[in-house]
Amino acid sequence: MARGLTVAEKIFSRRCHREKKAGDVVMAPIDAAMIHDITGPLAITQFWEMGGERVFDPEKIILLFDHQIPADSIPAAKNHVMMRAFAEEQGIVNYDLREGVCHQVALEKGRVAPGDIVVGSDSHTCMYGAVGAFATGIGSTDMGFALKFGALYFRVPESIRVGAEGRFASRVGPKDLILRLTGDIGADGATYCALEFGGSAFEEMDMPGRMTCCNMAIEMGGKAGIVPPDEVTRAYLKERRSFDPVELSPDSDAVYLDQRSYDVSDLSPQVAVPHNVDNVVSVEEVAGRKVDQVFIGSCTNGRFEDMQEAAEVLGNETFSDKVRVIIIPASRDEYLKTLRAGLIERFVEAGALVEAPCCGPCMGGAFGLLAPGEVSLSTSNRNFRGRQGSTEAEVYLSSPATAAASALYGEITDPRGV
Ligand SMILES: CC(C)[C@H](C(=O)O)[C@@H](O)C(=O)O
Ligand code: SF4
Repeated sequence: MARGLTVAEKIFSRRCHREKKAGDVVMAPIDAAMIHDITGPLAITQFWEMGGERVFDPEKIILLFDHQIPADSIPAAKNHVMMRAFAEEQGIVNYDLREGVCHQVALEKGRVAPGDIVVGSDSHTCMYGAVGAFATGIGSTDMGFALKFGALYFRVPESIRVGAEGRFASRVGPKDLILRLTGDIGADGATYCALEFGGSAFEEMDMPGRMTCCNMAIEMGGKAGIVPPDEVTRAYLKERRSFDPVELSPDSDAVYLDQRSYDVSDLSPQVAVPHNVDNVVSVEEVAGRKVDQVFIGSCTNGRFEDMQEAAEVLGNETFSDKVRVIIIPASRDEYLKTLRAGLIERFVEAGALVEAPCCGPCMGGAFGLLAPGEVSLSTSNRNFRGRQGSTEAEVYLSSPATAAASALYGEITDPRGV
C-alpha cells in the first residue's frame, strides 16, 4: 500500500534515485566521509588491506585531529604522522591539524549539506543531522571500504518521530530536552532508528541547539538524528557553502515506529547520573552533590552559545576554589568568537583552565582525568564507568548552565536560582 515517507526515507530515495523505505537494503553513495586521529589510522589500514591505492574522491574526505591533539603519547604522535602522510599522498584538502573537534569543524566548514549521506568513523557523526543530512558513525572496516569505493550498504532505518512544542524556560534548553528524551527512550530504545525531530520547539531552535540534540541520537542507539532543513539551516549554510534547496519535510502519512511529544515549557534542567546516560533526573534530585571537576566543552556543548550561557550564569562571580573548571571551545572558530566576546578573559579570571580546541576530558583519552572517588559534571554526552578516568570516579552530565552554576558552588546546582 502506498504511504508517505519519513525524512530518512526521503534522503535515501533521493540519493538512490528511486523510492526507498524502511527495511530496504541499499548500496548508497557517500557524500562525505570523516576520519579522525583515533579511528583514522585503523580505517586507513583497512583501506590499504582492501587494495587501497586512491580514495574515491579526495574532496569528499574530511580528516581531522581532535581526540589526542597535541599528541599526549608517542603512539598518538605516530598516528598523526600516518594521517598527515595519507592526506598528502591522497590529495585530501579538507584536512587540518588545528581546527578542533571533528563534528563541529565538519559542520562549520560547510562540509555537509541537507539531503547528504555522510559517514564518519566516530559514533557522534549523527550530529550532522542538524543540517538535514543522514549522517552516521561506522566502524573502521566499513570506513576502509567507503574511502575506496565512495559507497556503502545501508538498511534504510525505521524512524521515531520526536515532536517538541512550547518555549524553554530561562536556563533550560536543548541539552535538557535531549537528556530527558534519552531518559525516556533508554540507551537502546532507538537502536538502528532515525530520530526525526520536529515541532515548533525545533523550528525555533538555533543551529547549536539542533547540533546538541542530533549529537545525542546515538546515546539512544539511534542510527541518525535529523532535523528537516528549513530557514534556520539555510541561514547557517549560506555563508559556508552552496547547496540544493532540497525539500525533505516528512509526508503527513509517513509511518513511524514510535511517536513522542514534549512540551518544553514545563521542562526543568536535567542531569544524567552515573553510570548511564539514560539515568536522567531533574536537577533538584541531585542538587547538593559535591563535584571535583566541571567540564564545559565537547562536540555536544562546546559552541560559543554554550560559552555565553555559562558566562551568563557566572556573571561577575568566581568559580568555587574546590573545583577544577575546564572550559574548551569545540573549534578554533568557536574559540575566537568566545575570545572576542571577552568570555575567555572572564573564565580565566574566575578560575577556569581554558584549553585549546580538542575533545579534552570528554573521553578521558588525553588530559583532565579523574582519580578514584572523584566526581565530575560534564556538558558532554557519555558518563559510562571509566569514561573520564578512573572506573571508580563518577560522571554526571548536564547543560552548560547547570555546569556553570555547579562550578560556582562546588556542588550540583539548579541554574534557575542563580
Ligand atoms: C574515539 C571514538 C571512536 C569515540 C566515538 O566513536 O564516539 C569517541 O569520539 C567517543 O565519544 O566515545
Ligand atoms: S568531544 Fe567527546 S563525544 Fe565528541 S568526538 Fe570528542 S570524544 Fe567523542
